Amino acid sequence: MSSPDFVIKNALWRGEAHDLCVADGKVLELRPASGEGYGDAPVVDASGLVLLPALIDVHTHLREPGFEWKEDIATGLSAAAHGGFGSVMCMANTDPVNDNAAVTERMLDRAREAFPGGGPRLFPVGALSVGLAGHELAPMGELAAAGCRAVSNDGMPVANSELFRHAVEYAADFGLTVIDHCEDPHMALGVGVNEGAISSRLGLKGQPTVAESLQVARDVLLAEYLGLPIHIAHVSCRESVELIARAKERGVRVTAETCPHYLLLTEDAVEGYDTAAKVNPPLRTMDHVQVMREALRTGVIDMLATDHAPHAAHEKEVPFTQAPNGISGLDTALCVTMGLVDEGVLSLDDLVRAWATAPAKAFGLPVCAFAPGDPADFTLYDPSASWVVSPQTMHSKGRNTPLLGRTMPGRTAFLYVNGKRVV
Ligand SMILES: NC(=O)N[C@@H](CC(=O)O)C(=O)O
Ligand SMILES: [Zn+2]
Repeated sequence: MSSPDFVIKNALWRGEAHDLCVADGKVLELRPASGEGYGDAPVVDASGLVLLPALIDVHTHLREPGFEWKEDIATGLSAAAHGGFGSVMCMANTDPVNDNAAVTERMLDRAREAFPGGGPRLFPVGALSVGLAGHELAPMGELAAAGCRAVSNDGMPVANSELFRHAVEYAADFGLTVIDHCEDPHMALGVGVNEGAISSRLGLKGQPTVAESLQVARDVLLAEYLGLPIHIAHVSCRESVELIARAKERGVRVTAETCPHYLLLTEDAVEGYDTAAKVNPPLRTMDHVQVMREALRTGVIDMLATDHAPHAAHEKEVPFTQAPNGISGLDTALCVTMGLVDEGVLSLDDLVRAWATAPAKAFGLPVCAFAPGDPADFTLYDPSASWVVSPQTMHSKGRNTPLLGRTMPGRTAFLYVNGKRVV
């Protein structure tokens, strides 16, 4: 073995103490801890810390340009880093919309400025349609050349199936995958509460699960007909899972994500008109939560994503119907999913697949599998450092989370990206 630049000693990998040797931003070797020295190489003592590949979030809203009072690229990437994320894909619903190379390049410049020594990797998602208006396809070749890895109309679901079909075909020409926010925009568009007992009792118009699953059905049928990939964003309900499961059995090139809040919370969270729990798609019932957990375990749902959707306090402190949709998720995502591992709902292998391996595979992103030559992108999670979610402990500008006041079971102690320490 050539000599390492530094060594992470005694980190827990699959429950056993391991040493990780890093050189030139890459993994040199991961091996069982032996107590041996490594010459002059600096050593970081990681005793008691859990070693994970740096997480990849394929769905965040960083709000810059245009909505910097909610979040900006520096604060969003800082929240990502402290949340254990080494790579982030940011959505196009900025102002101006990310539908051209100038906006994409500006996002990438801002990320470099925020972390001159190297920070989380940023992969912008281009708009699917010009201005997200759903009329005209965005210039996808230009977006791909500028650094976009996918295109999406997230936040503004595409009703026009003809346009959507052409988007999938056009995107494939440039190696871009379409990410679809599945929602029939004519059915209770984005009201942020599930249609059911709670919405009736609160007197709110509800968003039915079928508004989501109708579009999932369209998308899997289109992916099958065209033989091209489509990625389904933030799946929240049983009916969507069943459609995706059957499509995958037929070999359809469909991938899907769900978010920590759909594994953890139910529609009960909006009781008392709590706008912190107003999100699109809405929180569903326990039956759906159980289905989402099972679908993630079996791989029908390939991956997790935060759908980090920060908003300012004053924007959420309004009557429920007027509040914007979204939950701020980067600060808490790893902690709550590690909590699900502690509870036995997910295994650590499920977590690694859902937060790193599967997203990397779907979008062609760098990932660390701890094989020699892999990028040294890794997180060291401290399972003994519990903390309480509060505006003071969050790094995102958006404190809009129904988890405020909850105790998280552990925290990110270190994040390395490309062999450089970020946290
Ligand atoms: N997921 C959300 O609740 N909100 C998203 C947009 C969207 O997908 O609706 C946002 O940009 O705030
Ligand atoms: Zn969305």
